[in-house]
Amino acid sequence: MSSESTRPVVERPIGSPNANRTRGMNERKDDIHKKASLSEPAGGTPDPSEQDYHNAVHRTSKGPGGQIRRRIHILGTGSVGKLIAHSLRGLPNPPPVTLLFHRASYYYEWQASKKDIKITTNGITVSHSGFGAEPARCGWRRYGKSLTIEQFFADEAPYNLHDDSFQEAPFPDQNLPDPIQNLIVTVKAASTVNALLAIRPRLSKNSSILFLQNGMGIIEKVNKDVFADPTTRPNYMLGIISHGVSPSTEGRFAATHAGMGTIALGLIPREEDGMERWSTASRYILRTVCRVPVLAAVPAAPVELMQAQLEKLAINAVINPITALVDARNGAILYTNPLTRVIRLLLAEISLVILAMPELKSLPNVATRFSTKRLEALVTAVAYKTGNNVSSMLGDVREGRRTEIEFINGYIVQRGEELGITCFMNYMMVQLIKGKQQIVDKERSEELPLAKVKPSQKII
Ligand SMILES: CC(C)(CO)[C@@H](O)C(=O)[O-]
Repeated sequence: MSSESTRPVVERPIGSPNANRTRGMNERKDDIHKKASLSEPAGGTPDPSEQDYHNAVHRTSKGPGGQIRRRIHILGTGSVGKLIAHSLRGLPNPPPVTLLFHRASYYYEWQASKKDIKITTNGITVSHSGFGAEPARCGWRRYGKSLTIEQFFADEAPYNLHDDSFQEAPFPDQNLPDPIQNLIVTVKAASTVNALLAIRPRLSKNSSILFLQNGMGIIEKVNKDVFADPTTRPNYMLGIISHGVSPSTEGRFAATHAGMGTIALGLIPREEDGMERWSTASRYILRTVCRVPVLAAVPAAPVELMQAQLEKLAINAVINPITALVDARNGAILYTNPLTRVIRLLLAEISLVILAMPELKSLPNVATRFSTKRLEALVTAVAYKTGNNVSSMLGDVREGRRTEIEFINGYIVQRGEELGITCFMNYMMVQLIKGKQQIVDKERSEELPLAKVKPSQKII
């Protein structure tokens, strides 16, 4: 650890105007907010090659993969999935959009609903319809254990209210043969492998998958567990999203777009040759998402994407576990001396790991961009902007769902291990969140079980 990371001297809590004076920056709060914009590298002017990059991805010629299919499939109907689906259908001449449900209960709820998605922005709710919907079941499970369909229905054990299988009934047709060319994945990091396994037969080298998720290390897991052969795997794209979207009280298929943000969007070069190849599907996804005004999506080169992803990781590694542990909204981490100490120690460790990453070594300006001070300014800006939001991790913990901690602070710990840096602070966060998750699980499993209900029976 550097001397900076072990220095526990904290004069002012982050977010307090005086904290800025302490650092000699002499800036107002909203100046920090503006300067710490996620889309701008610290202290740098845009690289002129960015323009060439932009021109390259907007070429009109067709890449490998042949004919363009306009339909976009969206895997995951959480808040981000709903925002993307809704905004795509709001376009003039919208592309056909299919929602892929990996939970039967949600699929049946959708079928029984008005089949529209509502997004509320500044108190105004807009509804869009015309979506396709398909089930994408991730296997049969009870108490987390994989079962065959026969085992699933042979078991006479009572259902637990909070066990996923209780809510699930068989899907009508699990063998939809239609290939998927354009896929946007918005499921949580921990569910990605299972969700993709459910539709793997429909994906090929001609498909493109845009990953729009929190956390890092997900694609490595997908490569290992879903598309092991690098020569036949689909093309991957990555989107770093800074929009604030949260669940809405208006129902399962509604969300609130509370914080306007951006999406940095680009390709992940193919592993077999490290080439950045724009397939027909990738080009189509990029152009379609970039034509949605509300998403404010901009193309980014892989090297810029990686840095934007690391910035987002640092923000999530602070706001998500702390808000989940203290059970408070994002704004609560500001103006609180003891939490400021935790934040600074966490960020010092994160900065140390990021700056040691070999993939960043040859890039200019990284020492400033990933300094503890700059990361702190980013965290402060996002905590201000999303002050009233319940972070996704707090939402997961409250609901007894698996969190993304392994892909956020866990990723820092793992990269630190590879680089010879022991990340005590991040390791502790991982363990505390897992501990909290287990306590919630235990409390829920101690609730009274319900009598078994046959899937065909209606639950009133
Ligand atoms: C940045 C963030 C913490 C804001 O709520 C969000 O990414 C989340 O909730 O995970």
